[in-house]
Amino acid sequence: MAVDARDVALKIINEVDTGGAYANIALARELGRRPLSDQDRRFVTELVYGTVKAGATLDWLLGHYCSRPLAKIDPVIRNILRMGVYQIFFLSRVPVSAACNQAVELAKKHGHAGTVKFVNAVLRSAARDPGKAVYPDADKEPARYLALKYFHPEWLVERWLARLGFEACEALLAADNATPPLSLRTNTLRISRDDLLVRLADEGAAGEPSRWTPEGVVCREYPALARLASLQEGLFQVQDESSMLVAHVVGPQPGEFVIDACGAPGGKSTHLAALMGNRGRVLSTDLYEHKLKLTAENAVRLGLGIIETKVFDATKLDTAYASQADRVLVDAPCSGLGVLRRKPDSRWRKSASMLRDLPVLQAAILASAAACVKPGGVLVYSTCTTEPEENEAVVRAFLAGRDDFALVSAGALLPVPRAEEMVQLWPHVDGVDGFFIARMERRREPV
Ligand SMILES: C[S@@+](CC[C@H](N)C(=O)[O-])C[C@H]1O[C@@H](n2cnc3c(N)ncnc32)[C@H](O)[C@@H]1O
Repeated sequence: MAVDARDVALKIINEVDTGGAYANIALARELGRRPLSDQDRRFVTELVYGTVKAGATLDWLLGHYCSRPLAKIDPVIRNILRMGVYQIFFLSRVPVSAACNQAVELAKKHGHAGTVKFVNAVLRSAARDPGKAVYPDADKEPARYLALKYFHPEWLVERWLARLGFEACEALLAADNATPPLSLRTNTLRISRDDLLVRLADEGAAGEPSRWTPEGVVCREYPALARLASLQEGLFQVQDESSMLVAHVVGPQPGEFVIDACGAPGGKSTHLAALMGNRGRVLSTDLYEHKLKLTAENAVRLGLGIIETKVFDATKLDTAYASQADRVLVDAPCSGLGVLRRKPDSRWRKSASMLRDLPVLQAAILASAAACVKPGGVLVYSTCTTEPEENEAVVRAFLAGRDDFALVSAGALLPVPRAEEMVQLWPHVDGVDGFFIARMERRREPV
């Protein structure tokens, strides 16, 4: 493996570590710029995602071999060490000697004689004696053990451990670390799912029908998305299976006026429009113009003319649309704790304070969105988190304050019905992104 692939990986890891870059975005940009072989692209991806995801565990491992505090080491050198230790401990197909040698080469390029010696000494000592780093006892320190073993922040593991117990918590953490399949939603206005599967196979993507939704396709082997002409032709939208369930629970009908209050980048707005047969009106609002541009682009690519995008603060939606919509969807801004498997760095950006702050915003958006629902209309609240403070608690608090809305079963409206009134999906149980969906209906008559 040429040093160049590791150098690209190092550049991205550095940007994530010191510049606050998102790993997936920086990776896509850097891979787009360079003529790397497919093998090198896969290696860079594995190295970046693995090193970023294993963050705190790598620092803990390094602490056993390096006497200097990591915070005092030059960031580039620190990240060379992290990449090296990731390969030594977690990439068994890379020979440890290669991991050490290439790290030393990187240190020569980015450091000086002293740092070269330092990197060499730390990594060779880790390679010689990997058993020196002993994980905490799972019985005595379960949260610390799971956090280090499965690369998650300890505060989050403590929370899930208390709620789910050891076994389920461990299964959830493992599911967060597994690579999710690519999941696509057929644009049923242009092609049937069966025909899309044939078309994808012709393009080198091995897909199978989703067991969750009638328009879903799951691909485990596929080329780079940019190489799929079927994407450019608007034959599908990339969307997780659990996210596809939301529009089914909204259940929009042709000719209706539907508001998607937090709509960008348009995964659900475009699904709603497709379910309406591209007849009626979907107003997709969001706080950010640049995100709404993506909604508009998706709508054009998929051939959906009924979607209108508008910058709007959803906490004030009722100032313009009171009692006007047949259905309103609130796919609320949330902690995203159900979708950690999608973005390797995201787990390190979360904090317990989000679970105190976000429900306040979620409640304000839900209240304003509710006021836009016509009597007899539908209000759906969804998130991509698993946390009750952002889910059931927001819905219950909303309903407690008013008797003009009633909770109805979201589970009964899923393509494959479930018993729960409010649906909570989990990566380790359901094999899809963690998602929450609740449906309420506004009574026709004041009570
Ligand atoms: C979970 S994402 C929505 C995803 C989208 N429904 C989809 O399926 O593609 C939440 C969105 O809420 C937006 N948002 C955050 N605060 C908002 C507010 N006060 N008003 C409107 N949108 C807001 C964010 O910009 C983000 O795009």
